[in-house]
Amino acid sequence: MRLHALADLAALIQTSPGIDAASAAQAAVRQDSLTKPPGSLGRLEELAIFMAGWRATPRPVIKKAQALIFAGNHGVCAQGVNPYPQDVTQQMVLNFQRGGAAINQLCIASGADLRVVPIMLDTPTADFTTGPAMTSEEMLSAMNIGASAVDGNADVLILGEMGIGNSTVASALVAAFFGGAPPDWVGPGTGSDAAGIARKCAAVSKGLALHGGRPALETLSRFGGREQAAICGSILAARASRIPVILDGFICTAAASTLHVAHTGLLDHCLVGHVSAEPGHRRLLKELGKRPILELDMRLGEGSGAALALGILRAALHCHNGMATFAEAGIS
Ligand SMILES: Cc1cc2ncn([C@H]3O[C@H](COP(=O)(O)O)[C@@H](O)[C@H]3O)c2cc1C
Ligand SMILES: O=C(O)c1cccnc1
Repeated sequence: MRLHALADLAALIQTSPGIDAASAAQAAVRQDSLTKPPGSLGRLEELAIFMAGWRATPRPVIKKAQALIFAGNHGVCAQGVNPYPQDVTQQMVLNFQRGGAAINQLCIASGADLRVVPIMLDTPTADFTTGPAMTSEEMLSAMNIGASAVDGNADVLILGEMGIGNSTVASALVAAFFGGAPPDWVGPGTGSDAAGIARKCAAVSKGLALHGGRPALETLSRFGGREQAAICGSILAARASRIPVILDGFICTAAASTLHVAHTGLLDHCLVGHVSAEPGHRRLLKELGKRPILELDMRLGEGSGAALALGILRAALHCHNGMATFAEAGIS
């Protein structure tokens, strides 16, 4: 899948596959035939039926789980919006590559193949408080990097991000999409204090004055960043191959919300792995009508909550495929 211009997206939206209702219906019938009171596995049952619909098979399996972390740097860091220096983005990319980060261990625990995709870390996007963060060409190129990173043989895709300052970008994006005042969407991120949060709110206000009121993808290009655009590209590529996606926390979900605003239903193949402790995430999930799988008070990013939720999804499919039916077990 390659996007040559923003207009390609309209065509892509028209051709993007939907849920396979017959497979989902067969999976639902199977759930009710398994040796348990109907509905007693709660959301595990929903997850199995969801996977059946998107994989277009009544007995879906996860042979291959791919985790992608996209990394980018942000010009808005010049506004003092983050407590850590921007070099930490590159340093964490090295840490991911060496296996030393939380996401490395969580991917081992849940059985996901992790790949980190740094995007032009030496060239941060422009500061959105003074002008557009990216041109639409830059955004398309980042979206295509995201799309081409998706392994078409994966059964599920876990998404994460790394980019010092990107919680401010995420807050600006969702304030532009869903309205409300900056404090409704701005939180501590990695650990900003009250003065830091005030600087984040001021940056978001300036950004909204400059870039508010535009269509979804233009809004994304104006606020940034490259990792957010890559997340959108990978979600679209996954959809084209019927690969369900697990989104992570506030920053990942904020990036993805661009697609929801562009076209309702474009995130129908996406689950949300957890609700982050970053306060804007709960509000954002309400806007998207999404219920998180986990709530563990995490606020890391990197795809950490999504990787953990993969374990739940695997468990749901083990029950779906491995349990005996009442007929098989001879239970009346
Ligand atoms: C060591 C370290 C590891 C991280 N892993 C994810 N993030 C998270 O924090 C950043 C967003 O927060 P803010 O907007 O406050 O900079 C992102 O890079 C996100 O993935 C990290 C941040 C740090 C410092
Ligand atoms: O929820 C997130 O995505 C998040 C929260 C704080 C810092 N980094 C990421």
